[in-house]
Amino acid sequence: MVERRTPIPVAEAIARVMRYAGVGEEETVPLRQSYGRYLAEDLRADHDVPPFDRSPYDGFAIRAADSEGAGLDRPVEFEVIETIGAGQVAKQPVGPFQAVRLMTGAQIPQGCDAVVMLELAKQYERDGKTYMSIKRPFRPGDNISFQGEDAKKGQPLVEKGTRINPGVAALLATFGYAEVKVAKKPRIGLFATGSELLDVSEPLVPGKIRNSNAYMIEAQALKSGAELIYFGQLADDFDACFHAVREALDQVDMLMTTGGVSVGDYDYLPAIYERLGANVLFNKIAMRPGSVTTVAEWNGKLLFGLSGNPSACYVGYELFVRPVVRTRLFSPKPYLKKVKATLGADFPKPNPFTRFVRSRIEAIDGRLIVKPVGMDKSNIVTSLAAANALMVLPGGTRGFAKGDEVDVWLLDDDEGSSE
Ligand SMILES: Nc1nc2c(c(=O)[nH]1)N[C@H]1C(S)=C(S)[C@@H](COP(=O)(O)OP(=O)(O)OC[C@H]3O[C@@H](n4cnc5c(N)ncnc54)[C@H](O)[C@@H]3O)O[C@H]1N2
Ligand code: MOO
Ligand SMILES: [Mg+2]
Repeated sequence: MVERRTPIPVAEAIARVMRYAGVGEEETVPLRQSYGRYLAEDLRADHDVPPFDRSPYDGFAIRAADSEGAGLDRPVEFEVIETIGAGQVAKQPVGPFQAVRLMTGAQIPQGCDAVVMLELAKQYERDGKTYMSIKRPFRPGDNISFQGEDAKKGQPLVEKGTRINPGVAALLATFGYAEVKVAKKPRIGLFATGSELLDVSEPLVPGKIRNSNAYMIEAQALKSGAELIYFGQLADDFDACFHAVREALDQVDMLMTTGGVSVGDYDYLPAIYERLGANVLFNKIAMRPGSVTTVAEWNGKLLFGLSGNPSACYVGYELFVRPVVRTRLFSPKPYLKKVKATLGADFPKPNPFTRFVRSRIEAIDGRLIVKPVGMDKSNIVTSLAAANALMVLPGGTRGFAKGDEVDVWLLDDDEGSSE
C-alpha cells in the first residue's frame, strides 16, 4: 500500500520551515570585496556630508553683502586674493570687496557666503593685482553646498541586512569603512539524486538525462546570497545516499537534495530522514509544482528535499530555502516581493492546489501585466529561463481569465517582503 500524505497549506509549510531559520553570523571583509554582500549592521553617518561648506562651481567666493547694488551698468569690483583648487584651503580670511578664485569642491573660505560662477565674472589685472567684477547681486548662501546637506551626523542611512549595491559601496567609502561587517554566507550543501542523471559533459544515452537541477539550484543559491557546496550526483542506492547525506551534514549549515522525495521504489529521501532520526516538518504541500517538497530538521539543521522535477525544484528553492538564506543574511524582508498584476492571457485549467505559474511580468502602458512563460507542468525545464515571476493562482474549481487581477511573486527583485 502506497503511503498517503496529507497536504498542508503553503503558508503553513513556510512557517514551519522558518521556525528553524536560525540566526546569521557576521564576518569582516575588505570594502572592495563587499559588493553583493549583506550589511551586518546599520549604517549611520558618523560625520556631516559634506564635512564642510564647499563650492558647487568653478568660480569666485565672495561676501554676498559686498555685491549689493551690483547691476548691468554698476559693476562691483573685487580683488582676487588667492586661488584654491578642491582639496586646498584658503590661507587667509576674506575681507570686504575681496574674493577667492576657487574650483568645484573647494572649501568656502572663511568670511565668504556666496559663490559667483566663472561665467558671470570678468577677471582682469591692474597694477600687478588681480580683480574680478560682477554685474548682479548675490544673496548669502547662493551657490554653496552646505555642510551636512547630503547627510547629517548621526542620521541613519542604510539598514542592516541591505545588499551592498554600488550606492551602498559609495556610502561605506564616504564613512571610512575600509573593512565592512557583512553577514557570513550560509553554507548550503547540495546532492542531485537519481540513477538517470548524466553529468553535463556526458553524451546522452538511452533512458538517461543530464542533471540540470544542480546547476539551476547553484545559481539560485548564489543569487539569494548563499554559498553552495556541491557534493555531486548520487545514484539511487539507499546506503550510499544515507552515508553521503550523513557525512555532508557535518560540513554545512543546511543541506539540499533534488529528487527522490516522492513515493517511488527508488525515492529514498523519506527513508533517509527516518534513519537519521530527523524531524520531518512536512512531506506534502497543497501546491503545484513542488507538492512533494519535503523539509526535515536534524540537530537544528534543515534538510530540504526538493523535488527532482525541474520546475518543482526551482519553486521549492524560492519558497522554502531562499527565505531561510535571507534571514541568515539579516534581512527583515526575507520573502519574495509580492505585487498584484493583471493576467495577460487566459489560464483555464483549474487546480485544487495553489499554483505557482512560471511567468513573466512587464509594465505595459503603466500597468503590470503577467503572462505564463511556457507549459505549466512540473517536469518542464524550458519555461524557467524566461521567468521573472511566479504567478500565484489559488486552488479551486475555476480557471482564470485574461484581465483578472492576480498575485505575483517577483523573482528578480532584491528588496523582498516581510511576509
Ligand atoms: N504515484 C505518484 N507518483 C508521483 C507523485 C505522487 O504523488 N504519486 N508525485 C509526482 C510529483 S508531483 C513530482 S514533482 C515527482 C517528484 O519526484 P521526486 O522528487 O521523487 O524526484 P525523482 O523521482 O527523483 O525525479 C522526478 C523527475 O525529475 C527528473 N530529475 C531528477 N533529478 C533531476 C536533475 N538533477 N536534473 C533534471 N531532472 C531531474 C527525473 O528524471 C524525473 O523525471 O513525482 C511524481 N510522481
Ligand atoms: O511535486 Mo509535483 O511538482 O507537484 O508536480
Ligand atoms: Mg520520484
